[in-house]
Amino acid sequence: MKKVLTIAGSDSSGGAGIQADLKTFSAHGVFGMSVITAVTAQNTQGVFAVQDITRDVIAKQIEAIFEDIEVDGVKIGMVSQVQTIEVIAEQLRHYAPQTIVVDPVMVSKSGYHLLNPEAEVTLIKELLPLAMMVTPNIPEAEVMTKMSIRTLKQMEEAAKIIYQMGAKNVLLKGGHLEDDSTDILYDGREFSYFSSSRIATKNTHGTGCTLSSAITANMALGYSLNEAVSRAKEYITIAIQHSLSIGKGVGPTHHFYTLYKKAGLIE
Ligand SMILES: Nc1ncnc2c1ncn2[C@@H]1O[C@H](COP(=O)(O)OP(=O)(O)OP(=O)(O)O)[C@@H](O)[C@H]1O
Ligand SMILES: Cc1ncc(COP(=O)(O)O)c(N)n1
Repeated sequence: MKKVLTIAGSDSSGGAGIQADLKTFSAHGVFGMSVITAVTAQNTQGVFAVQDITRDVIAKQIEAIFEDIEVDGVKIGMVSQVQTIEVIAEQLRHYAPQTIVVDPVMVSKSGYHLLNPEAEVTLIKELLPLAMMVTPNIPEAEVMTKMSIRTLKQMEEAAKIIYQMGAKNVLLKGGHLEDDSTDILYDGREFSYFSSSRIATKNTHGTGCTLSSAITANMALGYSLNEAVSRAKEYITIAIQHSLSIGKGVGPTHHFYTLYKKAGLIE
């Protein structure tokens, strides 16, 4: 069985972060492991408190995994603080796993700064050069490139700028645009496009976490980069189509719809 690691924050409501990542890994038939960078108190309505995990405990979690287990893929999500990023980068340079997908999580859907704005530069400088792929959404790409992104053309321009920052591939997600949800992949030479119709739902908590975890799982399973993104896009689209009205705010997506359906657990 392939073994895949998420380095991210915990979401108490289970829709995003570590919890979304582990559900996604399970749905892909890979063994999920986690390094927790921060514990958030959050639900579908907001983030109410964050406790960052110390540098030392983050280093020890990474060490405990890599000293014992072969890791087939790593996904990085919420990294919170400068010192968190530095210790992750240090450890990953040491253990040098082949597949690292960086989701540069900055602000939650509810508007909370999950990344200290002072750490934005550190994230770019330390993590992007380690990344096989970086998966910004439009607001994150705007912060990284300091440009305004409203069209596909501007997405392409931004992807080229982010590529220059050191990631081997850039997947710029179009979930925040108004029309179809088109994500664009740039590998330094050409663009590939992954489109789905916009699904009319408010329940999109953790969509970015889920997509980057699905890409990591598919890469660990041996799919080519394009195939990994294409399969992940299909997975997130089904998860959003069958998203769950849990809580009073932005609900989570459904990670196991296809599996439950096949098993006859749902109609
Ligand atoms: N309403 C929607 N209908 C269809 N696809 C969507 C919708 N919203 C998001 N997506 C898709 O979900 C994936 C995640 O994109 P999105 O831009 O929402 O990421 P994100 O903002 O980083 O997510 P989050 O911060 O919630 O984890 C992309 O493939 C995007 O195209
Ligand atoms: C721990 C953690 N990681 C990531 C997100 C981003 O997800 P969203 O943008 O849907 O709030 C989150 N809310 N919490």
